[in-house]
Amino acid sequence: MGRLQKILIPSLGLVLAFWFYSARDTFKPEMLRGKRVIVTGASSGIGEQMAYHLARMEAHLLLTARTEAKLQKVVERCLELGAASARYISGSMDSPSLPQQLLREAENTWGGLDMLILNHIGQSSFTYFSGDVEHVRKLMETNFVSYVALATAALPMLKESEGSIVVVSSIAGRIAGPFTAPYSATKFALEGFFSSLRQELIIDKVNVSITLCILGYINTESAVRAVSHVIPDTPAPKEECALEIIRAGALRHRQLHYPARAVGTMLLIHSIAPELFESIVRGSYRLENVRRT
Ligand SMILES: NC(=O)C1=CN([C@@H]2O[C@H](COP(=O)(O)OP(=O)(O)OC[C@H]3O[C@@H](n4cnc5c(N)ncnc54)[C@H](OP(=O)(O)O)[C@@H]3O)[C@@H](O)[C@H]2O)C=CC1
Ligand SMILES: CC(C)CCC[C@@H](C)[C@H]1CC[C@H]2[C@@H]3C(=O)C=C4C[C@@H](O)CC[C@]4(C)[C@H]3CC[C@]12C
Repeated sequence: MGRLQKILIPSLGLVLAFWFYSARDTFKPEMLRGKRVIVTGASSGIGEQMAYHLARMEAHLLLTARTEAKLQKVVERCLELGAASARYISGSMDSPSLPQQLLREAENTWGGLDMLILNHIGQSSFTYFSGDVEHVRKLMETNFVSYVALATAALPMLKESEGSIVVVSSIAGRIAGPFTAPYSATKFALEGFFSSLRQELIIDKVNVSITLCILGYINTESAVRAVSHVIPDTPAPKEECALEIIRAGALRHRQLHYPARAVGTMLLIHSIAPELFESIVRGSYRLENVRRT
């Protein structure tokens, strides 16, 4: 009996704990069935692909971006793919009224919200900082302040549903490389804000998860157009990236690294030898191809 207590019972505990945590980590597409989801920046790139995955999972969708013609097509495709419902509101996230308008639409049509996916970014070029302070101010508004405004407006409904906020960020929001100064600043800001907010929700025992997605280079049209003449790497697929973001959000993970190995390796090397890492990055760029504006 003594031996049983000393060895068997703790082993059983370990097996149970392993089972519990691995079960918690199992993603099933049905987790999204009938869920009410807002996706921003859904007219192209990763946001568009997230909309298609969510449609196949039979979620209710409210999509947003500036270009109405593109959103119309994405909504049509979502309905073909099996979305429980799909609608859009077009507008620019540098307008302070859009976040409220979107959340009002969710409240009026669904009476609640389960997941808010913050993904849009304003236009920024991959080049030397030109000194354009107004561009930095505007990009902060589009890439950062609007995320705060959307999360703020969504929180009452997310508290009610014990839902999730998913924030799409970048390795450039963890480690700054050259030619992305304004963009990097907006992504660093996101991590500061949402990591602090996550802890306040825990203190207040509010069961709303916040997932921060740290992405590497992804093969969206705009990213490839912006950097392929400077960065020789092969970008990761946007379709898989979109699915991983949804999966991490549904499993209420604190963080996603995608592609996992590349992002994990970069973060590790940078934490051990930052200057060496930065010089390797600079050395890998085709600097002669950087367009000066
Ligand atoms: N692709 C990559 O290599 C990487 C991407 N990421 C992150 O992934 C996310 C998606 O990127 P990606 O898919 O490449 O980007 P895209 O450029 O393909 O898509 C951006 C989306 O945002 C919308 N958008 C642009 N400006 C505004 C605005 N002012 N107001 C509202 N919506 C706007 C665009 O639509 P419209 O023009 O119609 O408004 C579009 O739907 C971003 O958060 C980005 O930082 C992170 C790391 C790497
Ligand atoms: C730690 C890093 C310095 C390592 C380099 C990794 C490089 C190759 C990766 C990591 C993050 C990537 C950028 C990104 O996040 C989003 C955008 C916005 C888009 O509109 C235009 C492209 C751009 C600038 C990406 C360019 C390529 C970047 C710098």
